[in-house]
Amino acid sequence: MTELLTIEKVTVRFDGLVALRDVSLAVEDGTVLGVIGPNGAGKTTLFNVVSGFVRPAHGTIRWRGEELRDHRPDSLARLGISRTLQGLGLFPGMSVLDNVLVGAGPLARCGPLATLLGLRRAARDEAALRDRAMTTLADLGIAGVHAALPGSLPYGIRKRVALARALVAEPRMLLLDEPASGLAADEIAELGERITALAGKCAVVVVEHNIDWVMRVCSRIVVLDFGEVIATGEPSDVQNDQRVIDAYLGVPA
Ligand SMILES: Nc1ncnc2c1ncn2[C@@H]1O[C@H](COP(=O)(O)OP(=O)(O)OP(=O)(O)O)[C@@H](O)[C@H]1O
Repeated sequence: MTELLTIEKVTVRFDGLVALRDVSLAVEDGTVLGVIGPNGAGKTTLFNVVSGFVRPAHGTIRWRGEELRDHRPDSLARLGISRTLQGLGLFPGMSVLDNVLVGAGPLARCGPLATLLGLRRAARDEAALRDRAMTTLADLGIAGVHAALPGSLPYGIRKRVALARALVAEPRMLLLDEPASGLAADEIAELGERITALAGKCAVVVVEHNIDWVMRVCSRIVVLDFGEVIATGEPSDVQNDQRVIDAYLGVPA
């Protein structure tokens, strides 16, 4: 299977604190990788370093074989990587559709220059992007709220809007930060099915505290503790790993 993302011995320091220490992992195409670990283990930092928000002190990050050195969050969509944030990060003054279009923006050919060069083509591009955003909303069952402001919608629907914004760019890899938090049980189950279905189109890396859900949905799991990888493997391997039980899952009753 194709290795999309390869992280080798990445260390991230914030002043004196080591948030990640010699972390290595790989994300293969078509898989759902779960990243778990106690609070402060370094999970969000891992996403931030992949996204270019923070730079590693050392180590390498390769995307489809090419080393990422100076990548920035705003170049991610062009690389084929999308991300949802722990908070939803939706723009409250913009409609659902416009929020989703923000995710498609980096792909648009209708920037100021394109507009100067050809208004007709720019208008066509914009119409195509709007169609694509509407299709993405429809895929998630929320096309009906495209004109609403996010603040008027239930939390579970807003989370789907945030997912639509990440998916509209048709990424090769999707990074999801706590996608199940704040959702009702039926929504969590539905999200699991959606992510499993997505894995046919793109790789998914998911940081999530809901361990039962992670064990069900993910094909592989990486466990972080104090910035270090303490276990990697299939859910059943990780569940039975003594270091994981000691550090995180607790001794079963
Ligand atoms: N920008 C920053 N500046 C300083 N310290 C930071 C920064 N970001 C994270 N940290 C620290 O790095 C460590 C790892 O934090 P991180 O948020 O990655 O953990 P996490 O596993 O995502 O935690 P949680 O499950 O609570 O979200 C923590 O000790 C945190 O306080």
